[in-house]
Amino acid sequence: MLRLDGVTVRFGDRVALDAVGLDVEEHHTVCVLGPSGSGKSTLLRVVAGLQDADAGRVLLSGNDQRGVPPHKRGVGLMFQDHQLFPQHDVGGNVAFGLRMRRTDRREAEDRVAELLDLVGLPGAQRRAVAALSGGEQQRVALARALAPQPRLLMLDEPLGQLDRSLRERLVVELRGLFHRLGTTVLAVTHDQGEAFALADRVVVMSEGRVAQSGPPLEVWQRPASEFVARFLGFDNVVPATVRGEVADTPWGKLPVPAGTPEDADRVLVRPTGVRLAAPEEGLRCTVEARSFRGGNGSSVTVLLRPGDGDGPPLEAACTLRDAPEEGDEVGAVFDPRDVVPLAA
Ligand SMILES: Nc1ncnc2c1ncn2[C@@H]1O[C@H](COP(=O)(O)OP(=O)(O)OP(=O)(O)O)[C@@H](O)[C@H]1O
Repeated sequence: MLRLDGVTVRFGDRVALDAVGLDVEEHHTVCVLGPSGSGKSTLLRVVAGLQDADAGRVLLSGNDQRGVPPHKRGVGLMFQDHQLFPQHDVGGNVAFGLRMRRTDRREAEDRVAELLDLVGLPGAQRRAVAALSGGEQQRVALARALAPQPRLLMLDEPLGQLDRSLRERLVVELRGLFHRLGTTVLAVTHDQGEAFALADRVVVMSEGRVAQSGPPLEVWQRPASEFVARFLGFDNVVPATVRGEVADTPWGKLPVPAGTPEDADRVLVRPTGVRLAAPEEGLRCTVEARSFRGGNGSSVTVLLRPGDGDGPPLEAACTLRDAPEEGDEVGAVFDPRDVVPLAA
C-alpha cells in the first residue's frame, strides 16, 4: 500500500529524514515511534504531499507520488490538535471531506450518521464542537478523517492531548474500529504504550533514521540497540564482553542465550529478569530505593546498588508482597531469558 524508498528531507544543513525505508501493508496499522525531533511528523508530511523529499521515492499502491498534490493522493491526515472547525457543528465537521468531493447530500448525511455511530457519538450531528469534551472532539476528528474513505489514514499523535485513562480506552476502541473497517493506518506517537497497543508493526526512529522496525512484541523482547532499549524505558544497560554463553559485565558474569554474537558489546537486563534472593546468593546488593508502580501485579521497581558501591545501579521488578525495604541487603540472580545482548 505504502512504500518509502530512501526518502531524505533536509532543512538547511539539518537532516530531518535520512534515507528512510518503510513499508505499510494494506489493512495494517503501523506506528512510528521516536523522541521529539526524530522526524516523525516530517515523515507523515512527505507521505501526505505537504513536504517534498530531497531524495528517494514515496509509492502509494506502487505509484510514485512525485508531483501528485495532497488532495489527489487519497490519504487522510488527522493532526495532533484535531483542528475542528468551530463555526460548524459536529455533522458539518464530519461532512467536510464529503462536501469537498461534492458527494450527494443524502448520501453524505447517511455516511455522517454511520461514522458518528462508529466512533461512539450517535446522533451528535447538531452539537457544537466547542461544547464537546477533548475525547469527544478527538472522535469527531477521527470520523472526519475517515469520511472520505482514504486508502491510507495518517494520524499524528492521535491521542496526544487526552488523559491517560481515556487514551487507554480509546486506543482499544481505535484498534477494533480499524480492524472492522480494514483501514490502513500510519500513526505517529512518542508514547510507546499507545504504539504497542495500536500497531501491527512499530517503527522506532532516531535522528531521521529507522532504528528498528518489527512487530511490537519482537521489538519489546529484542531491542536492536541501546538507543531502542533506553527509549522503551529500559535502564539496565551495561558494557559487556561476550564469550560463548557468558557476558562479562560490571554486574559480574551473566548468562546469555546460546548463539549470541560475540560482537555484542553491551547487554540489557530486563528488570523482570532480576530475582531477589538471600544476600549470599548471586550479586550482593543494597536496596537503595523502591517505587510502587501499581498495576494488576502490584508491581514495585527496586533500585539496587551492587556491593562494592561503584558498579552501575541495577533495577529489579517484583511484587509488592516480595519487595524488600530500603537499606536491606539482597542477592540479585539473573535469568538468562531476560538478558538481551545488544549489537555494537
Ligand atoms: N519547517 C522546518 N524548518 C526547519 N526545520 C524543521 C522544519 N520541520 C522540521 N524541522 C526539523 O526537522 C527535525 C524533525 O522534525 P519533526 O517535526 O519531523 O520531528 P518529530 O519527531 O515529529 O518531533 P515531535 O515529536 O517534537 O513533533 C527536527 O530537528 C526539526 O527541528
